[in-house]
Amino acid sequence: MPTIVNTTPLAIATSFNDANDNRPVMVDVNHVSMVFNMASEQLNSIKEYVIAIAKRELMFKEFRALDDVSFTVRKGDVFGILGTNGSGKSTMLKVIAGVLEPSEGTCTINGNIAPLIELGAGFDMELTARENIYLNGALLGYSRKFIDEHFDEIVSFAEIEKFLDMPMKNYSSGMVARIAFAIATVIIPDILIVDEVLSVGDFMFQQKCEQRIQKLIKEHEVTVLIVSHSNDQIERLCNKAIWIEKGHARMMGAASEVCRMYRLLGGHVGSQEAESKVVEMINRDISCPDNIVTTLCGDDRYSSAAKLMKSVPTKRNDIVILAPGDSIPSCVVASSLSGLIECPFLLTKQNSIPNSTADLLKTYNAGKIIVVGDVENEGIKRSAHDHGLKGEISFIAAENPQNLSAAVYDFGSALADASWSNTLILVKSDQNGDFITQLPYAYANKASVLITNEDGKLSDKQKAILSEVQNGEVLSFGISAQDLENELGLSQQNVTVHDFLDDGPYNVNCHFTEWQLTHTDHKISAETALVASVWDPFDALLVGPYAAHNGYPCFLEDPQDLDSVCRMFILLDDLKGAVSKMEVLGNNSLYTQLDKQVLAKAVTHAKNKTLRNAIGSITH
Ligand SMILES: Nc1ncnc2c1ncn2[C@@H]1O[C@H](COP(=O)(O)OP(=O)(O)OP(=O)(O)O)[C@@H](O)[C@H]1O
Repeated sequence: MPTIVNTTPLAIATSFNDANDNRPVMVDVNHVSMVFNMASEQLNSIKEYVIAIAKRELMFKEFRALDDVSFTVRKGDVFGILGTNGSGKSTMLKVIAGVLEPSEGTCTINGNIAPLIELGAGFDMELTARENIYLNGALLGYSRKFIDEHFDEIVSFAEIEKFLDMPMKNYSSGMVARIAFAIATVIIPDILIVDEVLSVGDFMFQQKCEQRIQKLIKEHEVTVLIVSHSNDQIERLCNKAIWIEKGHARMMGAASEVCRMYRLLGGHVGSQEAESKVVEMINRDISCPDNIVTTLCGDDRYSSAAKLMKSVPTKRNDIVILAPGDSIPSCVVASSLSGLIECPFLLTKQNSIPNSTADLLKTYNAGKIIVVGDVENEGIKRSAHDHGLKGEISFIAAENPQNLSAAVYDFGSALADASWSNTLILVKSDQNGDFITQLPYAYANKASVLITNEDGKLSDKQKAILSEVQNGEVLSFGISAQDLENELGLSQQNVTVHDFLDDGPYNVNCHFTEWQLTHTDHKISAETALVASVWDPFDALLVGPYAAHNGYPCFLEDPQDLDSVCRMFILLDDLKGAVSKMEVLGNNSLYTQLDKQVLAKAVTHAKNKTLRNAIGSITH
C-alpha cells in the first residue's frame, strides 16, 4: 500500500497565466531552493556535539526544505500558501522576509515588508507589553515618536489595556499574537506577511484581524502573503494560492481552485496515476443528485451499530450477542455467531454497556445476553444491572483470536437448534480489510470464521476443526489453497478451498465481491453498495447483518488512499452501472463532501457508460 504523498506538480497545475497583468510584481520567487544541513544522529548536549566534531564523527545530511519553487505575487494580491505539516511554508515566508538566504535561486522584493512570522520573535518576554511595543516597533523601524502617536491604537486593537504593565512571559500565546499583529499592521506596509498568527488568537480576534487585512487590501492595495492550515481561511481571504508539498510546488493558481484540489488530494497517499484519475473524475462534467452517496453512522461506533441493527429484522430476539467494539476479531466471530443463531448483535464497551446499546437491548428484552470477547468482565454485568437489563449474562472468552474463534465454533456446534453450514472462513488476525469484506457472507451463510495468527498459522484446535469438515468449502483470506492442502490435505475430505490472496485489502474486496456475484447462491443486489473504511472500520462492524439482510455488497475504500478510490471506479465499471446508490459506513469527518462527490460522480459515470454502450450495441 502506498505511504508516500505525491510531490510532483499536478498535471492540471496552472502556472497562473498573468501575462496580461500589468500590476507591479511585489515578490518574485525565482527557482528558490532551501537546503538545511542536519546532523545525521541526535546529540543531546553541546559537549556531545563538540566531541563528535573533534572525533570527526558528526555527519551531516542535506535536507531540501524547498526545491526549485518559483512564483510571483503582484500588487494587491492576497497570496495563500498551503501544504501539510513540514512542507516548507514557513521556510518560504522566511526566505521572502529575508530572514533566510535561499541556498539556490533568488527572491526579489519590491517595497517594505511587515513580517508576522515567528510568534514572540522581536519581544523580550521579561519586559512588559508597554516596553515591548517600543522594542518591537524599533525592530520594525518605527521611530519613538511614531509609536507614541500610535500607542493607544495598538493597545486598543490588541485589547490588552488591563495587562499593559504585566511582563509578557505571563501572556497567553493568543495575547502575544494580538500585540504582534497590532504593531505590524499599525503602519501600512507594501507587503504584509502573516504566518499562522491568525490561528493562535481566539475566533473573535481572528475575525478582527481578517477585517483589518481586508481593509489594508481594499483601501491601500497592500500585498499580503498568508500561510494557513485553514483551507477556508485561504479561500476566504486570498485570490491566488500555491500548494507546496514536501518542498515542491504542486499547484498554483486561483485560490479557490488550489484549495479545492488541496481538499481533494492534500496529504493523501497513492500513485500518481490514481491521483490523475481522481482529479479527472471530480472534474468531469456530470451532474448528480445530492443523495447518491449518503452516510450511515451514529455518534460513535456503538450507536452506529445500534442504528444498523435496528433496521434488521431477526428471527429470534430472546438471545442477543454482544462484543467489545474495540476488539475487531471478537466482533467478527460474534457476528458470525449471531448469523448462526439469527439473533441481534450489538457492540459493548469492555467495562460497561453504552447507552445506545442498552436502549436497543431493552426493546429486545432478551432473556440471554452472550458476550464474546477476550475476558469475562464483571463490569458488563454491573452495567447491565444499572441499565435495568433483565437478561442473564454469559461469556465466551479466550485470550487470543485463534482460541476465541475456536471457542465460538464449539459454542455454535453445541447448539441444539442451529448448526454451522459446511463453509468455513479463514482470516488472518491483523487484516481489518478482510475482516470487513467477509462479514456479510459469514453472517448470511452461517459460516464459522476461524482467525489464524498474523502469519496465517492455525492452532492445533483449529486444525482439528478443519479436519472434521466433509464435502464443504473453505474461503481463505491470505492463506493459499496450496499451503492449506500441503498442511491439512483438505481435498481428501472433499473440501474445496477458494483463496483470496490479492495484493492489499481493496483488491481482495474486489475479487471477493466478483466471486460472490458469479459463484455463490448468496444473492447480492448491487443497487445499493455499502462503503467501509479499512483505517477506521469501527462503524462497519455491524455490516454483516445489515448487508446480508438487504443483499447489499460491501466495498472497501479509504478516501485518503487514492489507489483505493480508483479501485472503486474499476469495481463500479465492472458492475456495469448496477450500483445506483452508496451508503458510507463512517463518520462525516472521514469522508468529506468532496470525497462523496467523487464517489457520486463515479457511480453516475459507470451508469452513463453502461447506457452509452447499450445504445451503441443497439445502433450498430
Ligand atoms: N533551521 C532549520 N534547520 C533544519 N531543518 C529545518 C529548519 N527550518 C525548517 N526545517 C525543516 O524544513 C521542513 C519545512 O519546515 P517548515 O517550518 O517550513 O514547514 P511548514 O510547512 O511551515 O510546517 P507546519 O505546517 O508544520 O508549520 C521541516 O521538515 C522542518 O523540520
